[in-house]
Amino acid sequence: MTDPILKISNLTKRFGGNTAVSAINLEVMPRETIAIIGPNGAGKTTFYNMVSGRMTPSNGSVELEGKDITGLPPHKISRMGVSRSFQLNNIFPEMTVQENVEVALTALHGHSRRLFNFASRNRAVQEEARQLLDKLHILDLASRRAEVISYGDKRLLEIAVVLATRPHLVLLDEPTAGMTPDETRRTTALIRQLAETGDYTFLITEHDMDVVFGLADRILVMHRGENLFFGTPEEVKNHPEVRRAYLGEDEEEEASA
Ligand SMILES: Nc1ncnc2c1ncn2[C@@H]1O[C@H](COP(=O)(O)OP(=O)(O)OP(=O)(O)O)[C@@H](O)[C@H]1O
Repeated sequence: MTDPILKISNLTKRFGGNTAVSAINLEVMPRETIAIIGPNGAGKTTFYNMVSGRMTPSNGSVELEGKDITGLPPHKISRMGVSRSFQLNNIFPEMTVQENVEVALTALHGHSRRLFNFASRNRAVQEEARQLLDKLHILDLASRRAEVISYGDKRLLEIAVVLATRPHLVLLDEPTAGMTPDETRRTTALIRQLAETGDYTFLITEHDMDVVFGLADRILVMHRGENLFFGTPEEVKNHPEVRRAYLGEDEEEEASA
């Protein structure tokens, strides 16, 4: 049987008397897409912060491909294959679209012994940047400055930058937030394509339920820091407590339906 790429055990974060994440257990299999949903304050960001190393858990552990990464600093976790989007904070506005991806790739190729010659390393970086932009359907924007492209295209560029570090586990933070309906459809289709064709495992937080149900293999529903439910989209849709707590249905509405 395949081993999980990510194993979360009893993961807990307390801020003073407030438990933001409470004893979460989760096993994610390679190439799965997991959505994490929950109302504001449910603990999604804190959960991400502990997986990516920005916060040290109060309790519990995080294992990546069988290795304990609990409490390691973000740069070490990133080098081990975890990459996270930051709602445009990893984009340099004055650089071109292609340069943004090249910067991310250079860090990677800088350590490659195979490409000892500067010119060949440069060519390899440029070629790989163009392949990534093509994958995200924004190659036509390669020479534009990042600050002038549309918001939706910026978010796609952000995903290209995230993928440039060749991650095994990709954490996307509300990838379609603020997008037009058309950009949302395009982005959802692209992420689905990446999930189906690439060697990526995705964790996605998202408020748009169409996106969640269109992408996720399984969904973790968080409520007040706890795991309210973990299951397939179908199971989540049919779970009465989830419907009440998160999908906005109350018993009165159900009774009158
Ligand atoms: N650095 C912090 N110090 C103190 N409390 C915090 C800190 N970060 C988060 N919290 C608290 O932890 C709880 C969970 O917050 P978190 O941001 O993880 O929720 P979320 O599900 O990501 O919400 P949103 O959807 O609004 O981003 C909240 O009660 C929040 O106030």
